[in-house]
Amino acid sequence: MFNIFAMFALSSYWSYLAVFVSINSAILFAFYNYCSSTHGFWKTLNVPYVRPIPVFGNYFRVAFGMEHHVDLYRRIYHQLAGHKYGGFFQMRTPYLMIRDPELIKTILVKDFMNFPDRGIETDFSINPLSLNLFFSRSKDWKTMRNKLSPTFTSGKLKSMYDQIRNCSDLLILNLRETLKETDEIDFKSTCLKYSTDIMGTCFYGLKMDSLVDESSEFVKYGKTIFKPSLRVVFREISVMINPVFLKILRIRDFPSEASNFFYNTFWNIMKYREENNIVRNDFVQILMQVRKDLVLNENLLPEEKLTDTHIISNAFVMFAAGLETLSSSLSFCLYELSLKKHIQDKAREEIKSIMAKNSSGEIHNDSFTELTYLNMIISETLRKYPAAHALFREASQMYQIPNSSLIIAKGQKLVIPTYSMHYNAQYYPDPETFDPERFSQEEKIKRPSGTYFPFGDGPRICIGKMNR
Ligand code: HEM
Repeated sequence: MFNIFAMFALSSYWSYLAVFVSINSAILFAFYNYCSSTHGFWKTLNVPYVRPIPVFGNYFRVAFGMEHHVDLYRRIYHQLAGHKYGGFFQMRTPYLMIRDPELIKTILVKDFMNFPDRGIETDFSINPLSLNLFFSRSKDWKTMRNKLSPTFTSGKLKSMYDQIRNCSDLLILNLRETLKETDEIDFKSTCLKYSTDIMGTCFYGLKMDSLVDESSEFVKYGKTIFKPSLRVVFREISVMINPVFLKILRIRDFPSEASNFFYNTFWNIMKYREENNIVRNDFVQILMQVRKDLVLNENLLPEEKLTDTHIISNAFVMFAAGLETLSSSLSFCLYELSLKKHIQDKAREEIKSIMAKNSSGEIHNDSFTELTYLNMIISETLRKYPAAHALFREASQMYQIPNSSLIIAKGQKLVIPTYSMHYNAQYYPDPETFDPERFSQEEKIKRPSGTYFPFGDGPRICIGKMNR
């Protein structure tokens, strides 16, 4: 009797196991097929491409943290050498990398109408703070960009000069004090705090004192916005398998604690100003006007209106996009100057000569255009350390690549590899060397356009890049 039960139990155990294994194998097989099903895409179109591996495409090393995106694009860029463009795969998503300077310029500037969006996937219902210029698509983007651009006129920047100067005075004071106690300074962190102070005062009218205030929540949460994490990797992989996973898995673009902090803070700043009738000539004022024109305006049709969330998320994007870019560019610049005393000396001489020319003996806002060598240093910093290692665009309609038979479909995602272009020895000989002379007038005109774009290019260029 016992044996019959035991045999029955054993046989049903094996049956369950068999069913379990079969179901899992079927799921895995379906997943494998689904993820690899697009990998013939570039071959069918007769486009040069980098051979993918099943499931992961060309993304295996990034997915397992063995390679940074910069290195992935650098690898692809070199493997496609000799071609104006070529294909590769991030998981199952086919991307087209554009390598030719003239074609880059055409896509970003001349044919912008065909590529108005970055094509960065997000689910706005889970990520209200992403309803901003950077993520938004054509119609909303155009409306907001037109409204926010006046923040960055040269007149507005001029009016920020004294505020920036106050932050710089505080920085110098802080450095002097620190140097009394130690000769080691964490410059990345100092630059982040300095940039936080500048963004706070110029854009939101807040006196942050981050350099001295160890408990600054702006610094604390500012650091977390772009911090690499498992959430970020998981988000990327999910999007590349299928953007619908963003909805199903409710993956956030930014850490929730930081999102809540920035949402509430920017909302409170606007409310405070409104309730106390505070008027300042700054970015918050512009946002408050946009809110009146596009959120509260009774004369608009519902489809023409924006929401309060649009307003807050654009307050957030300026902080997020400005903070990391400013602080990392500044710290890389100081790092290079610390290694190259002769460049540092030359810059110092230039500054001193401009100060001597001014009756006040100081640098003013108008002096910046005269600081030719310093501008060359900044340009070279942004070549060697571009804050965004690539630009992204998505085709909004079918598009024939000029001088080629390739027609790309609506929705095709493009990568423009800023970092690799900036390190191409054909345009920048000995690219690892920090050499500001590359940006003298004589050297600049020798290079084709479309080989330098630290701020992007075309109508979607960084809004913070000012043309003086
Ligand atoms: C060294 C400083 C900076 C660098 C290198 C930089 C770089 C960039 C790049 C490469 C883009 C993408 C452009 C494209 O796709 O063509 C971008 C977009 C953007 N940047 Fe900057 N940025 C800097 C500073 C700032 C500052 C200070 C702000 C704001 C105060 C800002 C706000 C933005 C915004 C809002 C966008 C999205 C623009 C749009 O889609 O219309 N950036 N930036």
